[in-house]
Amino acid sequence: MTPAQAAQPAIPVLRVHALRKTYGDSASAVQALREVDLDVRRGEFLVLLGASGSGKSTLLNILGGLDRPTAGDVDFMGEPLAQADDDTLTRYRREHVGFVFQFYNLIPSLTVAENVSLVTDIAADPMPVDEALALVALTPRRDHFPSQLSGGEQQRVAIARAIAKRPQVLLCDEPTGALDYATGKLVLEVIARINSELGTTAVVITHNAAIAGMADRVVRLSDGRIASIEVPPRRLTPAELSW
Ligand SMILES: Nc1ncnc2c1ncn2[C@@H]1O[C@H](COP(=O)(O)OP(=O)(O)OP(=O)(O)O)[C@@H](O)[C@H]1O
Repeated sequence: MTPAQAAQPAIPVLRVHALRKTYGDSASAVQALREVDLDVRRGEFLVLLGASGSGKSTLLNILGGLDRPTAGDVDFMGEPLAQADDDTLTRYRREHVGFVFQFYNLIPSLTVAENVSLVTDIAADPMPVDEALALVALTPRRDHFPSQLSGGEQQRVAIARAIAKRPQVLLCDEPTGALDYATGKLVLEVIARINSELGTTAVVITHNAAIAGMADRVVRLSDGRIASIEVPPRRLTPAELSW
């Protein structure tokens, strides 16, 4: 049993209730989320699985304050976000959320260290840039440019940038989607280490069901609804996963 499982019932860091998201209106409306209820517990590693179009990114974007629901509640540590104004959502994202996407979105003209300091310069209580780079094992590459790095190394820079502000939650949308098997595992190891060493709550979307073995809980979405929530018997390390 992992620390996050042992600590149950933990206080939710994020809570969504009766969440709905509809894109468009009238006949062409798409119901991306229909009545989703979910607590994300502090410190847990949550994996979101589901077929393409099942609503994973929509849910992650609402959890991260990148989008608002059509109906229902989203709370971060008790603070309501569903109807929050733009300034409140910007502050929420800036102070509390780290994002990692499939593509790394690094600034090509800045070095690795400079890409990370873009975030530490505006964060309230950031970790030193070199501490963030050490966490992703990229200290020797701090003065290199993104074009000089492999895809997996660039993704680790993106992770360093996401965690340097010490966010409560790390939201990852297909973080290994563009990477080969071995590189994907290295990136997962970094995310798992940040989750366990810093206690950062991690929510990871993946198409790869094998990654679910790393999770404290696995949430399956189907057609905009939660189809199941499973607790794996033992949380595996990325090295123990195979696919
Ligand atoms: N901006 C948008 N406008 C209209 N429909 C949208 C929009 N964004 C998403 N959708 C629709 O909402 C549904 C859920 O999309 P979402 O991206 O959340 O799914 P997903 O599970 O993340 O899929 P994938 O695994 O392919 O990324 C899909 O039917 C999608 O087409």
